[in-house]
Amino acid sequence: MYDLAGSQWQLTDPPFPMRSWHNNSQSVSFLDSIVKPFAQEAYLPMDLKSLIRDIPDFPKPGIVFRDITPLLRHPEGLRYTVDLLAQTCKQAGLTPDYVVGIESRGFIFGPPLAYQLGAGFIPVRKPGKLPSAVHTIEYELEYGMDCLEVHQDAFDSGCRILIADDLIATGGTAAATAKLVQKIGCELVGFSFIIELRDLQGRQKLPDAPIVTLVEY
Ligand SMILES: O=P(O)(O)OC[C@H]1O[C@H](OP(=O)(O)OP(=O)(O)O)[C@H](O)[C@@H]1O
Ligand SMILES: Nc1ncnc2[nH]cnc12
Repeated sequence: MYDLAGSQWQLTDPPFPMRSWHNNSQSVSFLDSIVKPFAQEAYLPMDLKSLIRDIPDFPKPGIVFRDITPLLRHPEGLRYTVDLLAQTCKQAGLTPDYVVGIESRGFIFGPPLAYQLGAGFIPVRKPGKLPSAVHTIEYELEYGMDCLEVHQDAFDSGCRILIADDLIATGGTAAATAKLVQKIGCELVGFSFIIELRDLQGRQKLPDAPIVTLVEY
């Protein structure tokens, strides 16, 4: 039994999928349990992979696109995903001041994750979208090059940052964001992704910090 943020929580059956947090030097799999307030019905375990659609050859031949839109339109799937992410971050001891979310799919899960962790949210955006002075980050994608921006005055000195995105592929996007966060002098407490594409070994590009993931391919 846990007492999280002042409310009572109860352990129930292990869920699908295998969630974990680990960094490059250690790997810890949790006793996979879902916690719920006593007052509410316990979750049924959910197979999140069944809500992620594979689209072959998108956006380029040879890429299998992992499409999360079926998961997003599924009320229980969406709630389960956000709750499981937040719960796993809490169990991993991740207590950020800010969740940094990467445009565009990092804007979907970043804010509800920040809300549940009692943190603020900082958007990292595609070029030309932010109105004030920005830092610019260049990075490599699984299928091309891209560039991101963040407001220069978004970070307080020494603040604790959790980087959140829907998916890690080559790791270029998250690694570039991490570099920027560390260069500014913030403390990187970890990373959070729904999906990890293991074959692309993106985590090898990331600095040594806990990595929360829910689904692996
Ligand atoms: O690990 P990487 O190889 O860097 O790839 C992961 C990134 O790719 C996707 O975003 P994308 O750039 O396709 O933009 P979108 O979220 O706007 O679709 C995904 O949401 C991650 O941000
Ligand atoms: N294979 C993939 N599916 C969905 N989003 C991605 N971003 C980078 N690679 C991706």
